[in-house]
Amino acid sequence: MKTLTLDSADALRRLRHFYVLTKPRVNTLIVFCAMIGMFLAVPEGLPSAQIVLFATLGIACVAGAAAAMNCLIEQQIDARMARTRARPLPRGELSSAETLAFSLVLGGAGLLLLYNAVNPLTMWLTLATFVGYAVVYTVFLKPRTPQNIVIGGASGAMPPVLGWAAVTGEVGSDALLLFLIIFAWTPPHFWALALYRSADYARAGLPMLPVTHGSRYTRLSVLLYTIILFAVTLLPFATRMSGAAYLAAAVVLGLAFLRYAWRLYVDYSDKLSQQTFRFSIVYLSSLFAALLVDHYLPY
Ligand code: HEM
Ligand SMILES: CC(C)=CCC/C(C)=C/CC/C(C)=C/COP(=O)(O)OP(=O)(O)O
Repeated sequence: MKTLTLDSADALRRLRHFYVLTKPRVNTLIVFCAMIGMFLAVPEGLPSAQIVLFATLGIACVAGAAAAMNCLIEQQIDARMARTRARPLPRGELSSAETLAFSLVLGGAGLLLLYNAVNPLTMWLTLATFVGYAVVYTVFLKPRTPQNIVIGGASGAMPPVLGWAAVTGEVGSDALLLFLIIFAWTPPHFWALALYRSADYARAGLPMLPVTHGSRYTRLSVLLYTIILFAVTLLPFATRMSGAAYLAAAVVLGLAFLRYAWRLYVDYSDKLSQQTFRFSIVYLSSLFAALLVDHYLPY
């Protein structure tokens, strides 16, 4: 009886390690943005519940597999950074073989589900997103150029496009606007974190912008991208994809983000940089929630 209890506690612990590999908090917002793409793709009414369910599950599995692959490839780097050294691989809680098998099984299952229960286009776009993050960004860009997250941000911006493709079988121009929003949001999101974690990145030998170009240049880049982001978020209203309620939310949220970026530029502190990073997440979640609410308002 005692052995049985120990065994199940051990199994639960291992399950938890696999779960951590999928970077569940980041991927929750990624999957949320994909789901918003699904709802916005239908001009009136709701998308098919079955498609929403299978597409969400499939995208979540492949995103989790991409995160696990990133953890596998970066285990030595993760071991050198305070923020990441408690991950299952650097701690020796999971082996490389276990992680590889987990990523392949989870990703394979997600792709099969997308191909068979959603449509082939969504499967191919999701596979390209996986390769973009787990291979192009992680293996080639991240260790080589401070523009790594700008180019790699294209993968992170794909989820609403994937959601849109799942429901319509094509990539609409409105879906590209949603792509552009996340694409412009990624640099201020990431560089706000990189600013207060720059010693970590320097120790790991990664050429993140604050390490290669210093704090002031990075803060200016955050400010400029936040201005671009503000302009890009007006496009859904300008193209009549979204209405006045969305515009109001985009302006209020955008001004708040600009205020953070401006204060960060003129009067830097690690605390403010942390607050800006946290706000970037509130910002994107709220903006996408506003797109959804606005879509169903009876204008
Ligand atoms: C190349 C693009 C991106 C880079 C380099 C990046 C980088 C990061 C990093 C380094 C963290 C800290 C993670 C941790 O401490 O475990 C983080 C957190 C986060 N990211 Fe991103 N990110 C990117 C794109 C995205 C996208 C597209 C989304 C969602 C749409 C997103 C949502 C989040 C969320 C929700 C967190 C907070 C996680 C938590 O609270 O633990 N990120 N990001
Ligand atoms: C559908 C699908 C395949 C989605 C993948 C989405 C994607 C590209 C996510 C990127 C977000 C992310 C986990 C960044 C972490 O950066 P990092 O790896 O540099 O951060 P770290 O230092 O915490 O490992």
